[in-house]
Amino acid sequence: MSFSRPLRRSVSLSQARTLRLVVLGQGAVGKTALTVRFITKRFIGDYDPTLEMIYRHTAVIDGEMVHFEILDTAGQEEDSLQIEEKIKWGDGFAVVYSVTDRCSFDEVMRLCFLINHIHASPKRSGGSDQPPVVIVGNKKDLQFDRMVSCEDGENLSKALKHPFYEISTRDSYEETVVVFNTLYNELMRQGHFSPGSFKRKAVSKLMEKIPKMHANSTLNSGGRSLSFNSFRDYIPE
Ligand SMILES: Nc1nc2c(ncn2[C@@H]2O[C@H](COP(=O)(O)OP(=O)(O)OP(=O)(O)O)[C@@H](O)[C@H]2O)c(=O)[nH]1
Repeated sequence: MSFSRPLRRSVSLSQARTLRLVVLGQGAVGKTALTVRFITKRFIGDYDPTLEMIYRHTAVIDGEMVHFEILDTAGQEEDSLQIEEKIKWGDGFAVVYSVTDRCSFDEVMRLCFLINHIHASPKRSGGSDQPPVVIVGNKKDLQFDRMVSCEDGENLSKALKHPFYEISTRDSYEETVVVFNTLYNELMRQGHFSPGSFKRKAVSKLMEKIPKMHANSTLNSGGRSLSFNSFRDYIPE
């Protein structure tokens, strides 16, 4: 009698990649909910207004081990220098608005221009001088409170040439995965992980300015673990 062995996909540990993603958008659009949903699969209804936080999460995508470092920004930015630092830190960006909040939609264009302005570089590989950005219209489950149509989102996406997803973080874990996987795929396409790329140099310069303090915590959630730092206390590895 022969037993067939289950097929196992090999996971490449040696080539583990680290992606630095930044979640931007106005207050209360669901940035923390989106990030935590992606990492823990759970929708947690209420959070304190975000203190900026870096969440670490490891996932296997297409057989590749991928380390995510996700900076969940505070909705209320204190000044433009601070937001600039965070944008410089990131490899890819999710710019989130709520379909129930017109102001948050209007803010998307400003943030996208800021990202492109800060990251525009002729040295960027993959034939693109723009970092990956995904526009996310969150809270689509709140149909009766909707102030931004899906068409508005699609038109903005066409104008800015960034992918767009309308999602409900509350109702769908899968929709949150699509957001982060899109950023991963686009960074892969751009060949953005080569050693010594312009990005890493820019980041190390930036990090010199940030005070070196340890502030690590670990949150266990649904059998998974994630660690997080305050952006201010971030220490490059
Ligand atoms: N109905 C619904 N509520 C959501 C959804 N996503 C987030 N929320 C709620 O929206 C509120 C704000 O969510 P947060 O994740 O704290 O928003 P944030 O953008 O991180 O807010 P700041 O920390 O102030 O920047 C919370 O009450 C969430 O439960 C969603 O998809 N549907």
